[in-house]
Amino acid sequence: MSKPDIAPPPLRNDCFALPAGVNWTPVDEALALLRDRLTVVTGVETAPLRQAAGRILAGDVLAQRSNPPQPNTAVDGYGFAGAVPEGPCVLPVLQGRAAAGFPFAGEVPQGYALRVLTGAALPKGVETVILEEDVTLELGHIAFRGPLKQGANTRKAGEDVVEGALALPAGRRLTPADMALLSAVGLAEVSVRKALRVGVLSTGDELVEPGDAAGPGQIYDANRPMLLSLVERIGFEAVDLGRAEDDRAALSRHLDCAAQRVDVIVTSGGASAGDEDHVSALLREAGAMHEWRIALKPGRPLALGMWDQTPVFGLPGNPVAAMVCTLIFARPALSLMAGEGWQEPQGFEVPAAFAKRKKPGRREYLRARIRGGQAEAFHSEGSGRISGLSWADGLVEIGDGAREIKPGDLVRFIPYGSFGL
Ligand SMILES: Nc1nc2c(c(=O)[nH]1)N[C@H]1C(S)=C(S)[C@@H](COP(=O)(O)OP(=O)(O)OC[C@H]3O[C@@H](n4cnc5c(N)ncnc54)[C@H](O)[C@@H]3O)O[C@H]1N2
Ligand code: MOO
Repeated sequence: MSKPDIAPPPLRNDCFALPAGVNWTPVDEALALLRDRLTVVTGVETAPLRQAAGRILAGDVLAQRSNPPQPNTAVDGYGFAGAVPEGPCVLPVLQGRAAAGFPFAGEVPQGYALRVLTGAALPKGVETVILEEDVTLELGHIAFRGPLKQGANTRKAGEDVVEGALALPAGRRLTPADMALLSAVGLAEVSVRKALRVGVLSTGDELVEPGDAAGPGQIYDANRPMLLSLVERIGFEAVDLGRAEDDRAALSRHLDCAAQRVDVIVTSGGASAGDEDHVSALLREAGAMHEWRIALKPGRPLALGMWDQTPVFGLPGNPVAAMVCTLIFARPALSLMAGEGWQEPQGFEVPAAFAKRKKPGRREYLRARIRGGQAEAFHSEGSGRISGLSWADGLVEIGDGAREIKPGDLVRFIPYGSFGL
């Protein structure tokens, strides 16, 4: 049988090459647009301190009280007035003592010392404390050697935080350390943002639930468990929206229902422009679609749109791309909507343990980990190689321009922890 004489297109040996004629949005431009368009959507409630850890402050918190509230001693020892010049010093010791929670009621006269214990409020007349290890106590007197500056071994009132000063700013996600700070400055409850509800939906006829029998051509839904866990770890309320098959009407019903339940919808799969890519098609139909071809590897198709006033992040189906897009795009956007402000991950310059040549025009993220102070890159850049996500401790970010990386060259490593994981 004779074959028709058809000319094939030119060979493209790099499947990630940017097709000509497509308007590729640079990562920073896409991020700037998101940052510009999104606003805080969460309400406010009051939470007792114990329930406030990990929540986002809705307003600035001012110190109700100074820390420390009064001048006190930093050590166990003996307190007295003024400084001590170089040389020996002998002081008579008064009856009584000052301990934390049990202030000394009287006044310490000039030239006398009083027994003081760490944390005790400085009694009237005490400005300076000598450590008990540095004195000899005999016959109702202490003897020690100067010099000692006035105020030595004491803590000033408000030296940490002054009453009325800003203790923590609005948008702060409360850490364990913040629990100590807020308690110390007198807060028993704080005004926090209600949790941002993030719905996670998988799309694709090929997907089955982990635990179910998988027939030929079927694969287990790996994205949904990953994304639900990611959303929780980043600090939001994850809502499992299940799976939708590759059917426009069914997907549309799923999105309708989701829009009633959650603040943001995150889908995976069907983001690209193929015959079965219904997420992007539906969002386009709804007339509120920014179908972004992002100059990013992995993760270039990202469908962003509104469904019934609810923002939808249509992540690419490949799990590596889905995770990278969540960390790079969804995380700062969700943080902003939750009231936490736009969150930039902290990267660190470390020497590369690998070599790589990169063409200009797109940003790349490699699964990477730190070993022996160097960044190792996963052996494959395949976007379906899920094992590399587990192998890695973070991502190496390689900028939009051309780059030739040789072992020892500095690269930007962003630990998973910098994304809040
Ligand atoms: N002709 C072209 N084909 C593709 C291009 C392209 O530019 N031209 N881009 C590729 C890239 S890059 C990606 S990423 C994907 C994105 O496509 P979709 O978002 O439409 O995703 P799907 O086609 O639905 O799925 C892609 C891949 O991921 C698997 N998948 C989907 N969901 C899950 C899940 N929940 N758990 C595990 N794996 C999942 C799915 O089976 C596919 O193998 O398009 C490329 N194609
Ligand atoms: O970049 Mo796709 O977005 O690799 O998997």
